[in-house]
Amino acid sequence: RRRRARCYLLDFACHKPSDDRKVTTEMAGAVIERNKRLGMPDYRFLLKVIVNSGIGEHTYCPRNVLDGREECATHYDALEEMDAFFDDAVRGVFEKTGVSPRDVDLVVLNVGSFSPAPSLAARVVARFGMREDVQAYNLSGMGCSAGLVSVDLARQVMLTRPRTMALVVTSESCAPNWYNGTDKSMMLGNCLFRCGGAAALLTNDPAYRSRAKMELRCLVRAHIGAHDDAHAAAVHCEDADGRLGVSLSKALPKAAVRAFSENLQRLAPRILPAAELARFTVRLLARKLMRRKLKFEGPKINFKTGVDHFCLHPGGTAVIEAVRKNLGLNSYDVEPATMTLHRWGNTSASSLWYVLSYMEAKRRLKAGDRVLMVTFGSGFKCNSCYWEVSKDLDDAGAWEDCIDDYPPETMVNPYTEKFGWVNDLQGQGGAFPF
Ligand SMILES: CC(C)(COP(=O)(O)OP(=O)(O)OC[C@H]1O[C@@H](n2cnc3c(N)ncnc32)[C@H](O)[C@@H]1OP(=O)(O)O)[C@@H](O)C(=O)NCCC(=O)NCCSC(=O)CC(=O)O
Repeated sequence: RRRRARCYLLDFACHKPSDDRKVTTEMAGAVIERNKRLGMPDYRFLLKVIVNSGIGEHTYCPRNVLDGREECATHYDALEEMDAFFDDAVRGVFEKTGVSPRDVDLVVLNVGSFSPAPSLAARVVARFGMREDVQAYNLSGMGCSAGLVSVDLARQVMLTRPRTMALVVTSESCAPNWYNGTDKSMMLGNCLFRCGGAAALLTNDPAYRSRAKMELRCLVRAHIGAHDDAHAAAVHCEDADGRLGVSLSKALPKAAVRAFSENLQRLAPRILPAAELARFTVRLLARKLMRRKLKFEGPKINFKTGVDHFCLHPGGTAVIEAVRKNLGLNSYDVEPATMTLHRWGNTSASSLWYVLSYMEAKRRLKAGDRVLMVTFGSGFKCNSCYWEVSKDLDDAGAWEDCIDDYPPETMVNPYTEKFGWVNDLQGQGGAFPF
C-alpha cells in the first residue's frame, strides 16, 4: 500500500498558443470598440482594471475573438481551442518523457466551462489512440482550483492500482465564454482570463522514480461553499440582460483568504517542523493568557520553515497580494506568480503549472527543495499540495524564448499611454474614437 501511495510527477508541459493569438493593446482596443453597448464609464472602468491587472502584452485569446466573432462563438470554435491545446501540451508531455499514449492507464481532465459529449477526456483518448481499458474522468464546473482536484483524483485512483500511469489534463475554455455585456463584475473576467493549458504525467510506478521531477508529499483540499458570500464569489451566470459570463465579486480576495486559512490549518501540521509548530502554540497560548493584549510582529506562522518555493495561483494582483500578506512573503517569493500573470494572464486551473515552469526555467528548483502549490477557485475552494523536488531542474519549457526577459524592467503595460485620453473626456456616452 505504501508503494501505491507514492505519487511522482514525471514531467509536465504548458501550452504556448501561436503568436498570432497574442492580445496586444491594439487588439484589446479593437475588441472594446466592437462592443457598442459600452459607454464612456465602461471604457474608464476597463482602462483602470487593465492597467492595474498585472497583465502584459503577450497573453493569448481564442481565434474567434481574434476574428471578431466573440459574440457568436460556435461549438467548433470551442473544440478548435481545445484541440490546439491537446496537440501542443499533451503531445509535448509524451515527447518529453518518451511515454507512449498506450502506456496511459488513467486520464483525468478538467475544463471548467465547456463540457461537450463525448467528453473532452474521451476526445483525448481518441486523439492519442489510447488503450481500450484506459479509465477516463472528466471534471467540469470546478473553476481555477480544479487542477489540484485532478491531481487528487489521480492520486486516489492510484491508491487502488499499482504501477499506474496517469495523464492529468488541465485547461479552461475561453472561445465560447467571452462576456459581451456591461456588468462590471463580469467584464473583469475578459480582462483577466486568457488561453492556456497544461498536461502532466503522474505515476506511482517505482520504475520511474529516478526519472521523476518531484514527488507528492501531501495534498489538502478546503471547501467553504457553505458560506453564501464565498459560494457567490465566482459564478457562471447571466447578467440582467441575459448575457452569459463569469461574475467575480469584490469579496473574492476575502473568500480566497478565508479558504486559504482553512486549508493552512490542516496543512501546517503535516509540513512544518515541530519547532515551528511549538513556537506557534506558545505564541497562541501567550496571547490567550494575556487576553490578546500581546502584539507580535511578522507572520503568525512561518511557512518558510517548511517551504522553499511558493507556487501560487495568479488569480489577479489583489489575489496574489492577499496571499503574500497572509503568508508574510516577499516579492521574490511571489515573483513566479506575478510574472505568470504578466506573461500568460489568468489561465484558470492551468496557471499554477506555468508558475512551476517559471521556477524551473529560472533554475530555482534544486534536489530536496520543497514546493507548496496553492490554488483558489469557484465553490469557493482552496486546494494545496506539497512536493519534494527529486533532482536539480532546468527545463525552460513554455518560457524558453522569454525567460531572460523576466522580470521585465517595468510591469507597466501600454494601455494608459494609448487609451489614457478616456479619462480626460467628459460625459457618459459617445463613440470610442480608437
Ligand atoms: C481587478 C483588479 C486588478 C483592479 O485593481 P485596482 O488596483 O485597480 O483595484 P480597485 O479595487 O481600485 O478596482 C478598480 C475598480 O474596479 C472595481 N472593481 C474591482 N473588483 C471588482 C469586481 N469584482 N466587480 C466589480 N467591480 C470591481 C473597483 O470598485 C474600482 O472601481 P471604481 O474606480 O469605480 O471604484 C484587482 O482588484 C484584482 O486583482 N481583483 C481580483 C480579481 C479576481 O477576482 N481574480 C480572481 C479570478 S477567479 C479565479 O482566479 C479563480 C476562480 O474563481 O475559479
